[in-house]
Amino acid sequence: MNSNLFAFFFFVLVTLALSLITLLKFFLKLKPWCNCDTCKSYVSSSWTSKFTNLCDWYTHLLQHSSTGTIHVHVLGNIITTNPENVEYILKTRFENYPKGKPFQTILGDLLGRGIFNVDGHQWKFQRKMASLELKNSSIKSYAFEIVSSEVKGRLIPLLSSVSSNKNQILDLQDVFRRFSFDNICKFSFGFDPGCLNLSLPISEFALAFDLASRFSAERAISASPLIWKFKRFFNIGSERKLKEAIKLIDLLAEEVIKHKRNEGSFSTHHDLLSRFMASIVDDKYLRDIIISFLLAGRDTVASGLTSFFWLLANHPEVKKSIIQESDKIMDQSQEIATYDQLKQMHYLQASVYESLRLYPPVQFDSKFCSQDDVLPDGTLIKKGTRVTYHPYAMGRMKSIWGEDAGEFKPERWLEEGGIFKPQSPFKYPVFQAGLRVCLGKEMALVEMKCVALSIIRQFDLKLPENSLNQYPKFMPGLTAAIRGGLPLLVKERRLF
Ligand code: HEM
Repeated sequence: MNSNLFAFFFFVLVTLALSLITLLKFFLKLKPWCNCDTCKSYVSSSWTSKFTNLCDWYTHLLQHSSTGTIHVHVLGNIITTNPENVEYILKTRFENYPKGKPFQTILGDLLGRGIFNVDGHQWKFQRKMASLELKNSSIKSYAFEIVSSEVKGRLIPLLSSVSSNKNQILDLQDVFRRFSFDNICKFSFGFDPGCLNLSLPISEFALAFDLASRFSAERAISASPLIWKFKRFFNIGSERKLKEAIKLIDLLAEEVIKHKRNEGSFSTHHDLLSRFMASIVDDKYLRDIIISFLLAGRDTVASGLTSFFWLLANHPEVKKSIIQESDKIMDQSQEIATYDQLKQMHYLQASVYESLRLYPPVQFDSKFCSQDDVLPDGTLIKKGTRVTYHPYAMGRMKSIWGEDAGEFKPERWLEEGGIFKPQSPFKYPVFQAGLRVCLGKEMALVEMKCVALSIIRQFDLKLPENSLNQYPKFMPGLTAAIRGGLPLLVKERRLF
């Protein structure tokens, strides 16, 4: 046998042996033979006969667990709603619960070495740089300027044009996704994709970004990582589409970075990319950092706004109180509140927090345990186990929020005199908590309040008859999105 052929067979044998060992390790860890009720129900999907969403079924199981923690053996996943456990994972033993390799591999092609997808030194470096930038008051006012000009120049005119047509229905989820994409691109790149123009097809870049996030999320829910790795190796199906979408994103990022380099004088530009360019010379690294921000800030805000308007459509009394509060602070003719005025609106803030409590954009978030450990509630965690905290279920726990946990009541966030009173972030990890708490929290809240208030003051949005009393059904993905969108009837308030 010639030596090349021998080398080839040797390579194939070693690859096969390694794949078999990986497969065996994978099955041993996941316990696919588990016969407990939860695992049987998961594998047979029988939970779908009683629950609309997987997160609702998990919530039910967690509510009935004495510790507020469950173990889904077939997934090798320990899920908790216990605030003490959450504090332990995200703060006390932070080093023992990194993002871990499995998710880094899943999101690696899209996010590379961006902040969202790294641990250790790379994370510390980006975290320090990004938090210095985001705390800067000039970037805060830059972010607010972008939001208010997009609201004034695009969002309000769009809703006005729709409301002038009788019985016109608008998918608000789609509008918010376009809106937040324009915003985060302007903020991160200083580039305006102009998505909030419904007469134009959504930009190629936004489409590529949508596809890349969707196919990356699909990797996370595939029965075994070997499936998507196989498809990636042979460049077929969803993996081929993912590769094409990422290629387009890379091309655009390259163009923007090149353009900025040619322009020079980064210090005079406010966008995040220009700020990072002043201290980073590696273009691939810059691309990764900025793409992480795009992912972090786009769908989350759109998701939060969509659920908020779904709740308001079902709770007109909350909408009325928001308008009453704003009338005391703003002029009658004022279209958009100022940054300082928004800060004075405690009821508005409470309503947004309450909406995020029941419908957190990031419904669950997982870490991987590095060394064997025991959680404060006594749960044993073996090295390599996936540990998930579940903000969606936490928002519905009577043990955390009391008997009325399932109700939409902004008042629970207000103390005497109507002043907003925050809760422990470990009870409410909607923005995560501890050392990796969301860096865009303040920005996101200001954006949500500004958009919501501008719409509420000028328009009345109603659910069409056929969607009344329908509970949202979520699509699988990294961020919560309602299947079928949020179709609402739009009318200008003065026309009512
Ligand atoms: C309602 C809106 C938002 C919600 C609910 C939210 C929630 C979260 C959550 C749960 C995480 C932790 C994710 C993980 O580690 O797996 C996170 C991280 C992060 N968020 Fe947000 N986010 C929002 C908006 C934003 C915005 C607008 C930006 C940017 C301008 C942003 C920037 C970031 C960054 C950079 C991280 C990574 C922090 C780190 O790993 O140290 N977020 N966010």
